[in-house]
Amino acid sequence: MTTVDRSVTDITGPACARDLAYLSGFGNQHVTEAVPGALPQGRNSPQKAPLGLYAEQLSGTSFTAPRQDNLRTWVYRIRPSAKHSPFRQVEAGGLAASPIANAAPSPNRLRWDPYAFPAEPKTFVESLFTIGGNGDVRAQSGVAIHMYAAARSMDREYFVNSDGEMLVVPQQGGLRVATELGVLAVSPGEILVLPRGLRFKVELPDGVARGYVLENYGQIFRLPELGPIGANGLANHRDFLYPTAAFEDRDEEVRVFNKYLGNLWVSDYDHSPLDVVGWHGSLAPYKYDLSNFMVIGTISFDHPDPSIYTVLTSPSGIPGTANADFAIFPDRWLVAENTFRPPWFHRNVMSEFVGLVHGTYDAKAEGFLPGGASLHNCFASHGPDRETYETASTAELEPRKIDNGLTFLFETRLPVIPTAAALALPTLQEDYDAVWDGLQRHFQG
Ligand SMILES: O=C(O)Cc1cc(O)ccc1O
Ligand SMILES: [Fe+2]
Repeated sequence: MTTVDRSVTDITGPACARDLAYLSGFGNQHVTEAVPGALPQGRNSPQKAPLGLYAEQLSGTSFTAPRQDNLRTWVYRIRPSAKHSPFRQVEAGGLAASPIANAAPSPNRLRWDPYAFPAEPKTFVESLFTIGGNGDVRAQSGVAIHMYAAARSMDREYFVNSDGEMLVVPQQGGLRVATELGVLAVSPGEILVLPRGLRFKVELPDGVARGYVLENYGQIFRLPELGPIGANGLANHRDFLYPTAAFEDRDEEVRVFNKYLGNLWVSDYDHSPLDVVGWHGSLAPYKYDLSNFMVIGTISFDHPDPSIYTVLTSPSGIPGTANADFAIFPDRWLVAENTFRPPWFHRNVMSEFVGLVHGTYDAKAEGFLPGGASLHNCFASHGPDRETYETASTAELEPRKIDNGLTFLFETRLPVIPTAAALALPTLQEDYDAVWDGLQRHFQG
């Protein structure tokens, strides 16, 4: 076992080193032990599990889900997770769940300036603030979109979300996330996906951290089909990194918060819930460095649909119509001839939440800032702002590299209903529509 540097972490196992070890491969059946011999050989549930551990199965899909979609993990832990006292409901803070109460959601386009850090330092979980949602948390369909702005590491407090898997997009500051299945460290430019039902805590190596969360109530994220693109490209399997087993052997009072059907509950435990010494399976948290995304684009003309930038998708059951897509607009060359190169003007039955990790976005010359966001719901007219239109429709079309920003898109089948709190944020831009003012009539008749 690797020596533990307790100034950095109190988690035991190979992953406690400063350079965390990861297992690679999207959806693989990973096998990992923090202590050699923790995993039983040849069976999952022997009469007595090795090293005095308890065997437990974590099922992320129904037992009978088709083999290719089936996600489950066997964990071997110090105590079974069943050993805990009842949960009691607590204040949910800025967290809300779908359906979001709003009798008359407006068709207007919305845009926010960067999300502000709260005056009181909060943990990742305490700081979660719901922008909006769709579908129904109780029906396990739809999404919620949250911001976080944390300035306090979680210690002796853990979180489990029974409502959805969480796709975390760090925008400022890294996160060190200790989970039941090991530790993951992520920085802006990477994403993290935490499965529904997994216990974890979030530490802040940079002191503060801000970012976006897409909470997926629906089918678990998978890689998109590639169709005529072929067997390779976009996000490649081997760039998805899973943690190696690591555990906390901590017999002391801790609190475990559980988001359950939109409400927040807490239970007192007399030990850390991160006590898994070995695990094997396919249901696990993972991270992905967005700079590994192999971008496809036109080498002739026209601006393709942004679905070519899909990193992960959660299908809805309607063919080709996602409960949620996560797409990015990373560094890439633009070479299209006789083409208006930025995103075109459009109206879309799907709803679009766009955020910015750093830099600028090629559809918006002004007013769209890192840590900010826009929401263009079902059929809201949008596209390049006036300045972008004027520049791009007259520019000399040399090959040009876009390397000055990282924008992402949460696209979802149903309108995202904003929470009253999100609409009351002082960062909501009152004059967003003005970005399309002054677009001139050129038609001569
Ligand atoms: O609206 C947006 O900013 C996202 C977007 C980008 C693009 O290249 C094409 C369509 C689209 O909705
Ligand atoms: Fe759009």
